[in-house]
Amino acid sequence: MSPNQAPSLAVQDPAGERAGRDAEPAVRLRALRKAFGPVTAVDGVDLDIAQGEFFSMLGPSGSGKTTVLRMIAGFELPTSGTVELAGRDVSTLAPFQRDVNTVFQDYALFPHMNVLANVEYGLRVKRVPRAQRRERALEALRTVRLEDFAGRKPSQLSGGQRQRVALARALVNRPRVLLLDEPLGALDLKLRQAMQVELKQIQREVGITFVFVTHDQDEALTMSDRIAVFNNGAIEQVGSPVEVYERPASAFVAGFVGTSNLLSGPAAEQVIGRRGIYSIRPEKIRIDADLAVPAQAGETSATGAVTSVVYAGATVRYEVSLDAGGQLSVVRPNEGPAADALRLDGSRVRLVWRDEHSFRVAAGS
Ligand SMILES: Nc1ncnc2c1ncn2[C@@H]1O[C@H](COP(=O)(O)OP(=O)(O)OP(=O)(O)O)[C@@H](O)[C@H]1O
Repeated sequence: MSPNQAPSLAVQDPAGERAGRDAEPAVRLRALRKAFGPVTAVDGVDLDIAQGEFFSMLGPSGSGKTTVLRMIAGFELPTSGTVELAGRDVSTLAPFQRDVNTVFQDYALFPHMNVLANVEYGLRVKRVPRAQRRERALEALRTVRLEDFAGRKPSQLSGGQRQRVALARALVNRPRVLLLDEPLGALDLKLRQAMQVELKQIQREVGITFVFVTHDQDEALTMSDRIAVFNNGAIEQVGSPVEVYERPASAFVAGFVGTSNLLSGPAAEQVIGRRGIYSIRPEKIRIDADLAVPAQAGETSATGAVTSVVYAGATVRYEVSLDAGGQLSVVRPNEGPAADALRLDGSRVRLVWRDEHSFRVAAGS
């Protein structure tokens, strides 16, 4: 966040104008492009983010999500295309002229100031009167559950607490849109998971639109109302976590969000009965040592040999080489004695899944 943030539109706008803007998406991107010399970082992005949404931009490193975030913030100007915030074209405006704040991974707190002074700083720059400043900073600290830490220096806080101070410092400005650039990236896994839940709760409480950049699919699935999956500077799919996970629109999405099996070529023709490339999630497949049980209506089945069994505590992962060709991974909950699962190594088995769990992600050859 820039400590030099201008007063928010919430303060500047006449009430009528603000009401009109409430009907608009919080963020609207149209044909957004950004080239850095010969590199096209963002290649024609169209996106509407609703007010109050927790929206994640998910994708591998270099897919363009941070550049999109930086164009929303105003740290980069688009090569072409537009950025609108609540219906207002801000494409060429400076960051401080936009009603957004950004929380970065390296939270950059002032080390010599205590927590309260860090949170108050932006309001001080805007010359908000002292009593009001204090009240708003304490409210922001309460929101991130750090009111008891107001007097501490950043060096006396844990990584998660520091990240929450950074969040409070952004929330105190009451922006319409909060941009978060991998804010949990520096935290260890346990803390990160705890912060994911907390961040989502905070977002619900404050009702501000959150636009969250991450390359971590679990994080995106856990927190988001909707996710945009980025690949090569473009969006492959936008949808709820359930839609993106259960119905990936492409082989890329199927592979990037969760793990997925892909069946193609003659194996797909023989098992599914149609040409194309099909995705099947490993946890949707049942594994049965009894080869004779007939498939039920609405089910697809295939036989094969187990080539490996990986015991992973809560789950067991089987690799199965199909008689029809191709390989499928199967993940089952570890329900029975571990020895039962391990005994399947090398066995012939039958795999069964509901028809709707194998779906076409590409035409295939
Ligand atoms: N300032 C810049 N100058 C030149 N190339 C850039 C610049 N910023 C980004 N790029 C390039 O643009 C592409 C997209 O980068 P971007 O940082 O948006 O990806 P990302 O998906 O956010 O990746 P990461 O998760 O690693 O941050 C990459 O190829 C990157 O090297």
